[in-house]
Amino acid sequence: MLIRKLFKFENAHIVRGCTTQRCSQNIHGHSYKVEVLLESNYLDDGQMVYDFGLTKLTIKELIDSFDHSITLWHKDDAAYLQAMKTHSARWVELPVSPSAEQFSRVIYLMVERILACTAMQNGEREVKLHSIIVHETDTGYAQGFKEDAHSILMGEIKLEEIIFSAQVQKEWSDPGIWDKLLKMEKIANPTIV
Ligand SMILES: Nc1nc2c(c(=O)[nH]1)N=C([C@H](O)[C@H](O)COP(=O)(O)OP(=O)(O)OP(=O)(O)O)CN2
Repeated sequence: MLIRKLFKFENAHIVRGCTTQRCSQNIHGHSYKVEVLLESNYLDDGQMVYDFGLTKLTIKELIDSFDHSITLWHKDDAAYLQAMKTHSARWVELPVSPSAEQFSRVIYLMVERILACTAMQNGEREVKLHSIIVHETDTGYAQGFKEDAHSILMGEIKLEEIIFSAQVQKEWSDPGIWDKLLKMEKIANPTIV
């Protein structure tokens, strides 16, 4: 069975090299909608695949890193990167350009890591990430699956290369959460939310 939880964020970017000039030459923003699709053949003690309330902890918080921030590609012009980091407190730097496609791959890898590190407490079994859908506009979205997130053909994405600004990290309920996830430390789900 599949379940789906929707998250939203407002984010700015430039996508270099794309055909659409407005997109490749101008900082612009989108009201992103991100669908996290989880699947399992089992139900937990509450007869759910995975309680929606649990998705509003680390998964929501890390996706919210992109809210009211600018997403930067680490291969962009050095002066542009420096200017953005100087004048905007909330930014996220990625090893890939922030197209909808790459957002879906990046967020897939982030959520996959969170699930891998989560100690389940309510009988959840084999909860897997099915896909991530990133709606960049009302009319266009990208859907990334496991094979896309890990695709060598599309370029390997290493979680270690995703950098969150100090302000983004400070606003997490646990400012050390990303380091813990990178080290594969276990995060216990609460028994009540
Ligand atoms: N495959 C992709 N194509 C485009 C992406 C993308 O991430 N993946 N991104 C852009 C731009 O960011 C652009 O802002 C969005 O493009 P578009 O859908 O054309 O936006 P509009 O608001 O003009 O679309 P409407 O058709 O008016 O709804 C470009 N392409």
